[in-house]
Parts: sequence; C-alpha cells; structure tokens
Amino acid sequence: MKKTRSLGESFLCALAGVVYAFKTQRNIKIHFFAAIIVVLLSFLLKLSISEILAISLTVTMVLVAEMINTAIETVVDMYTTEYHPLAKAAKNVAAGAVLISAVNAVIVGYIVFFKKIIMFLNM
Ligand SMILES: Nc1ncnc2c1ncn2[C@@H]1O[C@H](COP(=O)(O)OP(=O)(O)OP(=O)(O)O)[C@@H](O)[C@H]1O
Repeated sequence: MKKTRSLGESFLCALAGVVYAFKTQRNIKIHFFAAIIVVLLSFLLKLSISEILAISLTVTMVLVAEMINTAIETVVDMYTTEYHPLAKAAKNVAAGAVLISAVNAVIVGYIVFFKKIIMFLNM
C-alpha cells in the first residue's frame, strides 16, 4: 500500500468517504435533505448570525456523527459478520452518538425555529 499521499490525493480520499457514506446510508440521505430544508428555512425566516451558527454547528454534528457511525459499522463488519457482544457494543455506542446529536438537533431546531414559524404563519 502506498504510504505518502499528496494533499490533493488525501482530499479526494476524504471526498470519496463522503460520497460512499451518502450512497450507502439511508439515514445520511435523510439528514442531508433535512439539512437542505433547514438552510432554506434559515434564509426564509431571516435568522440572526448567532442562530445560523447554532444551526450550522448542529447540522454538521449530525452529519459527522452519522459518518463516524458508518465508519465504525464498516470496520466491525470487516472484522466479523458473526454475532459478537463487542461488535454489538461498538455499533450501539456509535448509534448512540447519532441519537444524541439528533436529540440536540431537535432541541436547537425547536428553540430557533418554533416561534419564528408560528409568527411567519400568522403574518
Ligand atoms: N456482529 C454483530 N454482533 C452483535 N450484534 C450486532 C452485530 N452487527 C450488528 N449488531 C446489532 O444490530 C444493530 C444494527 O446493526 P447494523 O449493522 O444492521 O446497523 P444499521 O441497522 O445499519 O444501523 P444504522 O441504522 O445506524 O446504519 C447494532 O446496533 C447491534 O446492536
């Protein structure tokens, strides 16, 4: 295996990882489209800079958690497809990270959007 890579090659590998996760993981597709809707809503509801920062960090955290979850699932499946309690623990912990990021997204989304959407609908 080739050891040293140029910066460009490393970037392409990272990009390939994003594409792989997007192509193979239904949840990432759902989160990605949810992120697009959130970005469009942010423009429509004229969020402040600090609100946009909170939303941006939240969306990024969910997508990153999903990708780390995918990486862990992939390594576990490469190691064994047999039942193993440690494989189960690794996958459950990774899924737990996604769950925590998703709960945070719901809380942040509620705090930032709820009042604004109600006001927008009552206009
Ligand atoms: N090799 C294994 N040994 C023991 N339990 C496993 C194993 N593989 C999966 N599991 C259990 O099944 C659950 C689902 O695993 P799976 O690999 O199907 O993930 P998934 O359904 O693709 O998850 P996600 O929806 O997060 O992508 C795991 O969280 C774990 O509890």
